[in-house]
Formats: sequence, structure tokens, C-alpha cells
Amino acid sequence: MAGVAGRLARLWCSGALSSPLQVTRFPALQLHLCGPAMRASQEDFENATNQVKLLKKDPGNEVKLKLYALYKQATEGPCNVPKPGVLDFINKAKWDAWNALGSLPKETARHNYVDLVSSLSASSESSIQVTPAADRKQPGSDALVVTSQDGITTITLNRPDKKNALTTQMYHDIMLALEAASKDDSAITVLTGNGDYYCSGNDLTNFTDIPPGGVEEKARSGAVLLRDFVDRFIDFPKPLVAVVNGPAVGISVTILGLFDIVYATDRATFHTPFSHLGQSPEGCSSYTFPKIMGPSKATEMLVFGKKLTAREACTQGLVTEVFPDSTFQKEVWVRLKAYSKLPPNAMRISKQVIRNTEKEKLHAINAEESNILRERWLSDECMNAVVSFLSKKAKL
Ligand SMILES: CCCCCCCCCCC/C=C/C(=O)SCCNC(=O)CCNC(=O)[C@H](O)C(C)(C)COP(=O)(O)OP(=O)(O)OC[C@H]1O[C@@H](n2cnc3c(N)ncnc32)[C@H](O)[C@@H]1OP(=O)(O)O
Repeated sequence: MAGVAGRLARLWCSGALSSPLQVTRFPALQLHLCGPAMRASQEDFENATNQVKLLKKDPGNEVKLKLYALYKQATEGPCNVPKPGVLDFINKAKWDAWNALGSLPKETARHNYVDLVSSLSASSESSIQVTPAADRKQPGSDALVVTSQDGITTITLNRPDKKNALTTQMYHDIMLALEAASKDDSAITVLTGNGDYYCSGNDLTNFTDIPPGGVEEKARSGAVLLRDFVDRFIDFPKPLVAVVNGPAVGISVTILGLFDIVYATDRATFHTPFSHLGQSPEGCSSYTFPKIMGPSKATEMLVFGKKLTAREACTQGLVTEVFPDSTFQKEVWVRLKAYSKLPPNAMRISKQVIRNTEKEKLHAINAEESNILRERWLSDECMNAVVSFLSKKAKL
């Protein structure tokens, strides 16, 4: 074991493993608006800074410079830093863009920023609903964006460059977001992904940051994190909907058995390659999958790693409904907005009547799965599979 973990550590130190990519903000610069400056509230501005992270298409360098300078003008006022040297090309371009705004008032810059982001969001058909000013900004981070509108709190996995793989921090952020959503005034909570993937499961670089206590401590703390994470889904009190916008892998698939509705684009696939990875089922799937699809279909997925298409997953009961990718977002959100208008207490109580009969059993299953995985994570089978992936030798 130590040999394999040592290989992981050497891989990590050699730089062969890239650190998790942070989603970068591109704050903005803009044209002078003629006539009286419209007002954009601070909330509008904050929401816009969130929305810009969710743009599906890169708006290009020119627009990004515009975004950068408007953001600086709105938050700091006229350009107030020394001009970079001619060889410092990127910072000089940013300085020029900001300086070009001159004495544009902060509130005008703020309004122009919000305007530009709204136009970019509309044109790029951002995968996330545009959040009007009246709605609130929710807890989240760059890799997790939480918005709330029309009675729906949406938790969006936002690491499209890494197929929305879940970092340790994201597990914690999702738990915080679910905690907040359980208490806010929304009627329904949605989990979805930004980009072409819903989620590629556990970020395998999570195995590389070995704490002082060594791999045994890593496995212990990982099992605690996993158990706490899945408990939040078992106990979540409101209707919980998965909007599966693309392929789903690993834990993002297994916890679907704890959702109330699973809507999927026909582009989605559902893959639980646990044996391939030297691991074992989690998310209560060792119980929910046989219950949902029968023991043999569950074994094909969880033991043999059979990847399901969206339609196969729907036939087997894991997915509620499959939509054509071209109309997926539109159809799903129209439906969810209608559902969110139903009496929230009745929905919450009805969900609890359904879930309460199994809650105790689900917690016990989760505890057992987490204990088994704690051992699996220490096995050579698991570490060899992780090393193969991280050294770019193998993908699923
Ligand atoms: C003891 C540690 C415990 C820590 C925490 C415990 C808490 C919870 C544990 C829960 C248990 C969960 C289990 C699982 O989820 S098992 C499934 C894990 N996921 C995978 O094995 C998928 C790995 N990824 C792939 O096989 C491919 O990336 C994929 C088929 C998904 C897509 O292939 P494609 O060719 O389309 O795209 P790329 O491979 O080029 O991906 C783009 C970049 O994204 C990176 N990436 C993608 N998925 C992951 C991932 N899961 N972990 C880390 N990085 C991922 C990929 O490396 C590319 O990065 P670069 O651009 O830098 O090369």
C-alpha cells in the first residue's frame, strides 16, 4: 500500500497531476450609455458576476476585457493603478481597457456590466436560469453556483473544464447549499451541471492530497465526508430534482436513487465503474438500485460497470423522463416552474410520508457503504486504478 501511495505522492509532486482548475471570473468594461444612467442594484451586479461564470460559450478576449474594465470601474472607480510595462501584454491590455473608461460613474459602470452580462447570458443560452434582481444570491463558490428564482433553488456544479468532478470542497459546499435550501422560501431544489457533463463523480485527485496522518487518515476522513454528504440527501425535506444535462459518473449517479425526480437529456449516460476503480457502491445504491431496477440490472451497473444510456436508465426506473437535448432545458424548467407553484407544505409533507418509511434503513446502508469504501480506498486495486487515471494511462 505504501508503495502505491508513494507513487501517487511522486505523481503529485512531479506536477503530473494538475491542481483542480478554478473557474475564473471575467469581470467587465463597456460602452458609455447615452442618456441618464439606468440603475442596476448591487444585487443585480452581484447576480451578474455569478451569471458570467455560467456562460456556456467563451465570449472572447475583447468582451472579457470589456467585462474586466466595467467590473473594476464599478467596484473601484476610475483606473487608479500605474500603467504596466509594454512587455506585460495582458495586464497592459487590461489597464488600457479600464483606463479608457475615464471618469465613468460607478453606478453607470455597474449598470453597463449588468446589461452586458444579460446580453451574453441570453446569447449563450446559459444552461442556468437568468436570475432577476428580485431573487437572492445564495451560498456557493466558483465551482458551485447557487441561485434562487421562481420558487426554485438551483445548485449548479460549475467545473465544466473538469467535467464537474467533485472536489472535497464541493462536497462541503453542496452540503451547505442543501442546508440553506432546506430552510429558504423555495418550494423545490434542483441539482444540475454547467457544461457538457452533469458530473464525472469524485475528483480522483482527491486521492493525492495525503494528510500528515497518512493514507489511513485520508480514508477515514473520506468515509466520514461521504457518509455526511449522503445523509444530507437522505434527509433533504423538500422535493429534490436532478436535471441531468449530460453524462453522469460515479457518486453523481448513485445518489440519484435519493432524488424525488430525475430528468435527463437524451445525451446523458449513467456510469458506475466501481469495480474498474477498485471501489464499491455508495449513495445507498447497494439498496436503492436493486429496489428500483431489480438485482440483476443493479449488478450489471454496480458490479460490472455497465454504462446506461438515458433511455435505458429511464426504462430501468432510475430516470423519470428523458427529453430531446434540443428542448431539454426549456421543457424541464417550464415543468419545474409549474411544480414550484404547488402548495409547498403539502409537497414537503407528502415527500416525508414517502421517505420516512425508509429513512432509518437508508442511514444504516449509508454507514455500511462508507465503512466498506474506507477499506477499498486503501486497497492496491483502488490505488492502481487511480494512478492509471491520473497518469493519463486510462480513462473510463
Ligand atoms: C480517499 C479519498 C476520498 C476523498 C473524498 C471522498 C468523498 C466521497 C467519495 C465518493 C465516492 C465516489 C466515487 C466515484 O465517483 S467513482 C467515479 C470517479 N470518476 C471517474 O473515475 C471518472 C474519471 N474521468 C474519466 O474517465 C474521463 O474524464 C471522462 C470519461 C469522465 C471524460 O472523458 P473525456 O475524454 O470526455 O474528458 P477528459 O478526460 O479530457 O476530461 C477533461 C478534464 O477533466 C478531468 N477529469 C474528468 N473527470 C475527472 C475526475 N473524476 N477526477 C479528476 N479529473 C477529472 C480530466 O482529467 C481532464 O483534465 P485535463 O484537461 O487536465 O487533462
